[in-house]
Amino acid sequence: MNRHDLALIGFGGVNRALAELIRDRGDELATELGFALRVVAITDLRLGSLMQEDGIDLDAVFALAPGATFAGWPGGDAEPRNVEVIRNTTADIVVEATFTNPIDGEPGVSHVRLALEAGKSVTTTNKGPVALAGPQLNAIAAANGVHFAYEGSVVSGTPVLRFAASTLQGLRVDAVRGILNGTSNYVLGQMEAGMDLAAAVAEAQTLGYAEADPTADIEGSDVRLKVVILANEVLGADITPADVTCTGITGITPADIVDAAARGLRYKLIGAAERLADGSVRASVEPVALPLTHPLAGISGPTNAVSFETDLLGTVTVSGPGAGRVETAYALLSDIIEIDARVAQTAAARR
Ligand SMILES: NC(=O)C1=CN([C@@H]2O[C@H](COP(=O)(O)OP(=O)(O)OC[C@H]3O[C@@H](n4cnc5c(N)ncnc54)[C@H](O)[C@@H]3O)[C@@H](O)[C@H]2O)C=CC1
Ligand SMILES: N[C@@H](CC=O)C(=O)O
Repeated sequence: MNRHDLALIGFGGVNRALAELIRDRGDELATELGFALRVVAITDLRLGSLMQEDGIDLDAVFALAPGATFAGWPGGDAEPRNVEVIRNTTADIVVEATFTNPIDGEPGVSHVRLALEAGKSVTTTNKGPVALAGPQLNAIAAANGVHFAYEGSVVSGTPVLRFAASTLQGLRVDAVRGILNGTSNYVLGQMEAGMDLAAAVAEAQTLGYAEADPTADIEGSDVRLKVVILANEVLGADITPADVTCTGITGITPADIVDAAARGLRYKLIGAAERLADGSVRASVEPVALPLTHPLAGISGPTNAVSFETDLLGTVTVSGPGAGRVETAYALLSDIIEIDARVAQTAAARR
């Protein structure tokens, strides 16, 4: 059976959930998908690095004591030797899930670029490389005959990018708007139920929804990156985060929420990008008090929703989990499935 060997760069909530999925459901997935998955390298700031080309014993990794590293393991090191691992691993797919850096995307951008240049396909949930260097990285992938996939960079495992690219073909999409951050949506809901902002953010962290630095969630920079990705991928724009006006939810007080509710309104953090008559794209992130009858007003918890405004169908909305470890690990799996299909197509075309 065909097999993909994976190098996991960053071993936090999302990549751990992917490793658990492979350990617990690998055989079932192999039967269903027609290919097996094996982890042959792991790096992490806290654990160091591990390369074992015959496959890593994931049970042993999960049994590591808190604070322990891969030092002393065959192929192991206490340092996260990302560059060395990405260049030298026998993996054919590199799975990048380190912290999102909203300023310059590093070190994620370098991780992705090095992997693609080394002839390995990449899947990532890290928004930095996609929003800040997506076109360049796609060009490097094409030049090296490999694939760069990033479904989980927008709305976690809910297939928004692939939906727009494949299912909306033939339609002109004039605008994309929606709830694009699970943490802030969860926090707004908890605040409406009476919890204060800090306690609600702490819950979102525990539940695996929040960024390592949750100010990215509540001050809007996470949504800003997702708006850039959607505008560039779906509207064919060429914008950067500097082109997106951005206001988060930290200015919304419990009193504002109560007042809005009394007027039949509910605050939602809305990310939007729309094509204007002159062809330019206007993009924003801002809290909006929506009427309770608005379709996005009922989207609660870490659920997200994206509405595509199209010429022939009007508004088409996709809704589903926008954050969560397992949900985002599924995005990586869906990318791996896509990469496998594209590799198979290329091989078939060569025959
Ligand atoms: N958790 C979620 O719901 C979602 C997360 N994402 C994105 O996926 C990525 C991973 O998310 P989580 O696993 O939740 O984050 P996390 O904070 O749980 O894990 C990130 C891991 O990367 C490691 N790391 C950071 N910088 C590193 C470096 N330079 N070298 C080696 N390891 C490094 C950290 O030690 C940590 O273990 C982030 O970029 C996040 O924005 C995207 C969609 C949803
Ligand atoms: N922190 C993000 C995770 C997904 O991108 C969120 O809460 O939406």
